Amino acid sequence: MGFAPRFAEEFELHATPGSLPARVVRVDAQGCTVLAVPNGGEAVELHVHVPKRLARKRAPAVGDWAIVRTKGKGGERDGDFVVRKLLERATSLTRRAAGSSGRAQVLAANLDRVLVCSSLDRDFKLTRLERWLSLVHEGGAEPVVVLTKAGLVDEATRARRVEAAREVALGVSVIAVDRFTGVGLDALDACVLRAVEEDASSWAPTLALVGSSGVGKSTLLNYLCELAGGEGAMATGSISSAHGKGRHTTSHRELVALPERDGLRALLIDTPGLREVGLWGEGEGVDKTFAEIGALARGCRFGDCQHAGEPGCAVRAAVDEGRLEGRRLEAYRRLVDERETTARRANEHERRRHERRFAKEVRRTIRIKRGRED
Ligand SMILES: Nc1nc2c(ncn2[C@@H]2O[C@H](COP(=O)(O)OP(=O)(O)OP(=O)(O)O)[C@@H](O)[C@H]2O)c(=O)[nH]1
Ligand SMILES: [Zn+2]
Repeated sequence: MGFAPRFAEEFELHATPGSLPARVVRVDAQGCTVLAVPNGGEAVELHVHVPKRLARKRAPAVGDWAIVRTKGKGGERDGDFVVRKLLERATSLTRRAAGSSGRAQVLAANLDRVLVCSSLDRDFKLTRLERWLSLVHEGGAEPVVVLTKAGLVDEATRARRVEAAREVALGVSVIAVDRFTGVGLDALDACVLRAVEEDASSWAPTLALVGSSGVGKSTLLNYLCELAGGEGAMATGSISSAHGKGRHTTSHRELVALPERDGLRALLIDTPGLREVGLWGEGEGVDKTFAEIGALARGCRFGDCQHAGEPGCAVRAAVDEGRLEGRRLEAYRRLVDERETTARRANEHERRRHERRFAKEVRRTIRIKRGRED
């Protein structure tokens, strides 16, 4: 289930008799579905309740590790469990909540690798790729670019687009695949196996599929599940609905265990296609994605150069001399702007929340005082 030592250690610190570590595989309005081993045997899915107090502080996301325990005495059946605590996330995939400005939405947690899917046909867009790479780097996971539907474009277009993607995905593997012609499927397979070998020795690595709606995430998930010739994943509902029967549109984020191969297993999270992925966080995500611009910027005259026309700007000079694409600089500046605007709004949101809570506290104190004086 991907129970890496860091989670085991934290679990030990907080475990009480009867509590279990559990991995969140699906989140719904009533709580969430987790994978746990309640009787020391096989892993089973349990639907668990998430107390409001806990959800308000930090809502669980697919991939989270939780400590669950039975509600009352005895029962170890489905529905008897409640989440007591969510463990610290190792990595996450977090975007700005859609339609809102100051809040974050965690799409998935505790990922080792994120397969950023983008189709090679109409959907192909470098700026979207750069945005996703920034998001993945920001959350601390390792991105891999998967260019899908390679069979839908002619050879020359494919070569050109793959090359363009390689140029923007610095230090990141780029693979082109097609589920139906079979192009690149062995490379995809190797990427999953490599994750299993590199990231995990005694626990399974977690991979996630992200990308716009219709790029072929579910198709790839199905392919990886069928690879081992097995029934498919352990998690029941998700995979059976993804199999066969017409078009499956992922409605909620789900984690499934891929069939075991040579005693090794990887976990895969399929996320729904997103129309809008706003940046979140003030970390290294954007800078890591545009590392070459950061390197050039060390040559700028001003330490805080915005590369917007200041004198002595080494980045602009690189654009003028054709060593850096103007499009690339523009994309970088746009994402930096967005990151700053979001951070400002998030602070504002936080400040208002504090004010509201403070005002409430003051009103309560006044009420208590009045009560005493009466
Ligand atoms: N030619 C071709 N078509 C593909 C490939 N992968 C997916 N498709 C088709 O693209 C459509 C969308 O595929 P899905 O796997 O459902 O896409 P998705 O990314 O999971 O979509 P959401 O669930 O909406 O996020 C389906 O009609 C697939 O048959 C591919 O490699 N080649
Ligand atoms: Zn500059």
